[in-house]
Amino acid sequence: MNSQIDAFLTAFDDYHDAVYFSDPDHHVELVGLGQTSTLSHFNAATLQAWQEKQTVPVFGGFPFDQQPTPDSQLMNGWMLAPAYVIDLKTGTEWGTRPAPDAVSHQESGTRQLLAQQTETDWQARMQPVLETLKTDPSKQKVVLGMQEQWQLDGTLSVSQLLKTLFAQQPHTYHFCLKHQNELFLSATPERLVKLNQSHLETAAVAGSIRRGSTPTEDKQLTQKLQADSKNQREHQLVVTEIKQRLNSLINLDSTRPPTILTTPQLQHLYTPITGTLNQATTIGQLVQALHPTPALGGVPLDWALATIRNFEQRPRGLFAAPVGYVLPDGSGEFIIGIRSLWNQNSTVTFFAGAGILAASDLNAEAQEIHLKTTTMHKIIKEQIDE
Ligand SMILES: C=C(O[C@@H]1C=C(C(=O)O)C=C[C@H]1O)C(=O)O
Repeated sequence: MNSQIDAFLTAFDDYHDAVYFSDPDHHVELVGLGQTSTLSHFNAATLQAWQEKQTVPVFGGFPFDQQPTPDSQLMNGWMLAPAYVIDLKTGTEWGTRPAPDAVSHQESGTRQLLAQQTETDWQARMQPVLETLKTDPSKQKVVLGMQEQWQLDGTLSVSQLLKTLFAQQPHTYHFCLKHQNELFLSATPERLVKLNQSHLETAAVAGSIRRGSTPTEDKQLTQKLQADSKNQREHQLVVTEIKQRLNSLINLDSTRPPTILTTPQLQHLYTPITGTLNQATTIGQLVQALHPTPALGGVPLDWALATIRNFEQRPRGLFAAPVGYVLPDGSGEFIIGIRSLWNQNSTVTFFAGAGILAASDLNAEAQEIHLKTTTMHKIIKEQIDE
């Protein structure tokens, strides 16, 4: 790892507020330290009014829905204007680097895992949803999440989490937002929206299969995914819905058939969707128009959101929600906060989900969810004394 990044990551442990954003190709690598202003309980309009007053890039996330997470600032939607931001790719700097806050550190490698709470009943709990999908043709898809909690006897080193994450999984997005005793971290492959002047890029990422252990097996699994009608249908629901929601705001370029997007654990059907704004629209408005796509919500949307609320164990907060940044000129990018964790004091909560259709096998979906959490499990385990 280059020493400049390394020095900035180490600084993560010294500030109460810090943020990191990078894209899979590392074209953008933003670090923010300290705080000049924050925003909570916002919508696209109030975000824009606040963002226009800032002289630095701003970072944060909209909550998945309106269900509150008790005792959390980050998970209910939070935007941060850091005191200092640097784009490590171009060297561009905004603001001035503040003196470190007085943050106490814990020795590395001294944490114990005290308790683990997993959703072993997930398949049984979700069975009625599958029955509805099978018997009511108006209900087509819902993405159901699973949360897991680990209790530690100490606090984590955020810089160490980031360093391990980058080594384990260099080619996904990396988003890390720290505020006081809370941390949200995601290694998602999924973009919600990127806006550069009037050019827009979004993508449908839905329909998944595991990676093979050899190149031949990997290729066979790719072919299986491409030929699988359940996955193709799951994917097309997302493509159709995204295009429909953008229709009045954007002149869309034509889309090609799905290709494959890989992470170390999974391969996904992937359709990039691009276009040009045909009217003045802020990135916040685009986020509100798109979120939640059926890649994280479902079809029909109202039923899917009610099902998520009624069948998942806890509110999602920033899990599966739009997280990202806005530059002073209004350009920016929001990604989907999946394959993620939320750390508050000594509790770590992990999140991943899977799209459920009438043709789904809940055991296979649960396995897919477990694969989706492996990276976050690994980076936490690295700081636990076993
Ligand atoms: C909900 C998640 O992933 C979503 C569900 C997918 C699927 O079921 O195929 C694929 C990508 C994401 O849109 C997650 O990773 O937590």
